[in-house]
Amino acid sequence: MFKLLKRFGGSYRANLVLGPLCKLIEVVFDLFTPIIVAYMIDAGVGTRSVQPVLAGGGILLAMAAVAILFALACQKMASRASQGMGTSIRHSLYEHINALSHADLDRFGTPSLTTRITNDVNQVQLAIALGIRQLMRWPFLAVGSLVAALAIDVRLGLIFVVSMAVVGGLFWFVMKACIPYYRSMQAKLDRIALIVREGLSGVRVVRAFVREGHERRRLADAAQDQAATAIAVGRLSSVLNPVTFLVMYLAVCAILWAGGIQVNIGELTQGQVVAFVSYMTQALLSIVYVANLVVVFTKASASAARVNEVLACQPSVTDEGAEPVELWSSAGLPGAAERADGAGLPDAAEQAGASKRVPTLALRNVSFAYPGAAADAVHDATLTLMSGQTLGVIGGTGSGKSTLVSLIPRLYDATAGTVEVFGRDVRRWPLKQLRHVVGMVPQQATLVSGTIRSNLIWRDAGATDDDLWRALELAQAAEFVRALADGLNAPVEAGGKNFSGGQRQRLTIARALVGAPKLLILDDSASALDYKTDAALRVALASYGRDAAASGELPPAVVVVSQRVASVRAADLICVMRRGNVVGLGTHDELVRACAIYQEICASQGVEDETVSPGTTVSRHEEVRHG
Ligand SMILES: Nc1ncnc2c1ncn2[C@@H]1O[C@H](COP(=O)(O)OP(=O)(O)OP(=O)(O)O)[C@@H](O)[C@H]1O
Repeated sequence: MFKLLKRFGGSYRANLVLGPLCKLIEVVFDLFTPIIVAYMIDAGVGTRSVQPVLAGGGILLAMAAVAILFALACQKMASRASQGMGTSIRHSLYEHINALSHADLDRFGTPSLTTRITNDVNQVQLAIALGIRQLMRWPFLAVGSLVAALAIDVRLGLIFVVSMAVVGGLFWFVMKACIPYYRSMQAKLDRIALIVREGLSGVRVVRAFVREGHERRRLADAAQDQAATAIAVGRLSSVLNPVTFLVMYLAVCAILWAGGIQVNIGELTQGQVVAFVSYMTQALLSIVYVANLVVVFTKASASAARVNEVLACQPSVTDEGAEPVELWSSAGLPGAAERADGAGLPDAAEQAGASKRVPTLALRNVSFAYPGAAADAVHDATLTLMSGQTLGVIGGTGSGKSTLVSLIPRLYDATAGTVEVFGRDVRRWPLKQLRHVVGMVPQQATLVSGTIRSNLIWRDAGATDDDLWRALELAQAAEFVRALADGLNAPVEAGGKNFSGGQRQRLTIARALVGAPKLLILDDSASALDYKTDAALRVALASYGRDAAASGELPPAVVVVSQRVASVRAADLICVMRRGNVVGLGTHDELVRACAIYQEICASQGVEDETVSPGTTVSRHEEVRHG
């Protein structure tokens, strides 16, 4: 909590200091009230004189008016500081989460991050507001009341001290028992958030598989678990209020009894006894409020620790050591420094020619293991891809295809070997530039609420309508977008749920094409397309490359991840994966002759090929050809 205050409290220092001071002034008035009331009783009521009552009442009114002003000032400062700091923390968290790599995000998990940025920040915000408004008030009021009561009568003060000790001790024990429960409640909220998120985002699948009952039970179990903790806390703390009030009323009886005797013998006045009772009830109730503050601060400190954990997580994929790549403004290609021979590149034609000798993509003995995984998800992959070429990546589910391509734009960093784009290790590219040169369409088609245009311009905010339509044409999406009344300005609902799966995929492909990437990665992003549209997309991408080459630009290299042979068959190079290993590398014809796994895939999809005769046994399928 202090860490957050130190980091985000700078601009609210005045509010953090002056707010509690305003509250202290209010408390001073609270402490004077019983003395004034005692004066009104002793000097006014006791002598049947109106004057002291009117004077005392006037002072009380004036004090109340001033106290309200200070209370309002304190409230305003508390709101300003808590809301402002909450906003800054949330903003920083969001920025920081966006800078984290996929490996870092996997470690926390999306539901936990969502709870941290919402509920945890709310808890911190509440603690800041209550801290300003109440942290000084109740302890100061309790101590002030005790001192004032002892000043009235030390012997009666003993009853006060004993009752305070009983109530204080009870609260201490109960709070000590409750605090671990409060801490664990945050983790249980994470679990509820996870289940709700999974259930709601996958509601269609849940319904399709008639799993509503199962999902309901899962959520009910998690909610039950959280409720059980809350009930345990409630049970423990349920003794607090009755015992506090019991002790308080017993103490009031004792004071009235002992005080009455002292009034009779003239050692105390009636007003002093009334003031004493007021101080004692004020002090005992302060303990209740202090206990509430302890609960709020316990929850807030657990939440602050969770927020700090995210903020302290150093992104594992950073720009450190990266040097800006000189991009040719016309073609958007890496500069001369990236050439294999390091020579200068005097003109555009030569640039295009030279960069052809530098592979667009080169994987050199690349391996990657997910944190905590026993085996590599990708193991010792080596291949090269030149501009204008297409690489098909095929393999069974879970064979490592998505992992392999996610290493190119550095969603994850390879744990061994190097991934090079235009001859430079991706770790030496500034991330922004790398991800501009590499256009990736992830497996899951993600659109956000807005318009088609706002979704398409992610890679290039300055793209013209012509650019957008060109990308839509290539992605086979122009026809259905044109049919929409608002065209490019047609609304997209959250998650793109007003579009079909195939339409969403085509829009995400179009988005990757805007900004003319030099390396386009389609990670199983045509899986929801029918065969005809899938084929048309491949033809369009091929002609796009040819047009680029004809106009002197460097044509993009394309990586197509797919489980369909038809989608990769025409690729210049096909990489066959199995259990993270590259078990075949070559053209379709080469692989159907030399790679048994590829043959199996072809056979399972009914792909006939004249180069494979039925029953052919290929013994050298493990042999791979590195480009
Ligand atoms: N975020 C992750 N954390 C841990 N393990 C993962 C993660 N993502 C994938 N894996 C594991 O890595 C392996 C390769 O997964 P990957 O997604 O690359 O396969 P794939 O070939 O793309 O599969 P599919 O065709 O089904 O998409 C799998 O065993 C998978 O369980």
